[in-house]
Amino acid sequence: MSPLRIIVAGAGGRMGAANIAAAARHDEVDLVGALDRPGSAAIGKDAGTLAGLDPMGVLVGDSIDALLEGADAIIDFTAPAASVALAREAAARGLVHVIGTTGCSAADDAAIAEAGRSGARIVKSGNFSPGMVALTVLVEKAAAALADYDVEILEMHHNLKVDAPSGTALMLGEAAARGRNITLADHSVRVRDGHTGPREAGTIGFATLRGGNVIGDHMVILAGPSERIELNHRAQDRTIYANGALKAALWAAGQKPGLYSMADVLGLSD
Ligand SMILES: NC(=O)C1=CN([C@@H]2O[C@H](COP(=O)(O)OP(=O)(O)OC[C@H]3O[C@@H](n4cnc5c(N)ncnc54)[C@H](OP(=O)(O)O)[C@@H]3O)[C@@H](O)[C@H]2O)C=CC1
Ligand SMILES: O=C(O)C1=N[C@H](C(=O)O)C[C@H](O)C1
Repeated sequence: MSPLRIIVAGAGGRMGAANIAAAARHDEVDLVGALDRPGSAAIGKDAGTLAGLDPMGVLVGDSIDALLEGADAIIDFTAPAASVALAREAAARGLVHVIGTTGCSAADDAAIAEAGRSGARIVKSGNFSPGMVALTVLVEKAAAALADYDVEILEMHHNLKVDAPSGTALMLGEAAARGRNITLADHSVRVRDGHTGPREAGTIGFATLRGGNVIGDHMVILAGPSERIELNHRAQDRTIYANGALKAALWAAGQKPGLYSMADVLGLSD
């Protein structure tokens, strides 16, 4: 089978470098383009150089139209507005679109879902590591089994992260809410400050820490009377996300248009 021709969007970013390096390691994909924001310092640079590798002969561009000709898939870890725009382009061309971008609003997510209904093969996940997808399965089961325990989700990331709570923390919150047959939006407590009063039973709490170069730490706590369960995940290298994103792209190439999750890719969805 010929390699999947991929474009890396956000090529100048932290995940852009990891995605370019992953593409260089995997024979099943061919990096045919690299994209960044108009005005970005990455424009015109070689993708390989940006990833700390030898030059790959792929220069970073800023025009979606020019780059998407001759591509099968977009690997996109950028920003919400860029991901929505790319999803529309993927729908118009019937492309695979792997979205790792977090911090999307409800309107952004609705636009991405619409692109999935209109021809794009989209895999979107707040976290592409297999360990994290497995953890969401455990959290759903634990929240169901310990239905009266308080669920709190703590995350820590590097000091350059711009959205909170992390996409992963929200994914874990959704898993706990599914386990309890409740809607996260109606039960989440994202911030506590001042005289909050006692904790409201049945809520799912979030706490956010930022500092240093932490790649991504998440802990789900189930606190009951006289005991506490802590489910932890610590990412040690961004390669784990990049490998997952490539796996998702290769899987989605064989699917019909739609919006899929990483649990679908790994065969863990119901
Ligand atoms: N789902 C997952 O597994 C993971 C998700 N993430 C998420 O991925 C996203 C990116 O993270 P990270 O790489 O650390 O962030 P960075 O800020 O390092 O990279 C983002 C890149 O996207 C570029 N960009 C912004 N707007 C556009 C645009 N319109 N078109 C093309 N490129 C654009 C930025 O350019 P410039 O800097 O010039 O603005 C930058 O190069 C975040 O939302 C993060 O939460 C991160 C890790 C794992
Ligand atoms: O911004 C990051 O770095 C990360 N973002 C994702 C998130 O918001 O959960 C995934 C990972 O935790 C790293």
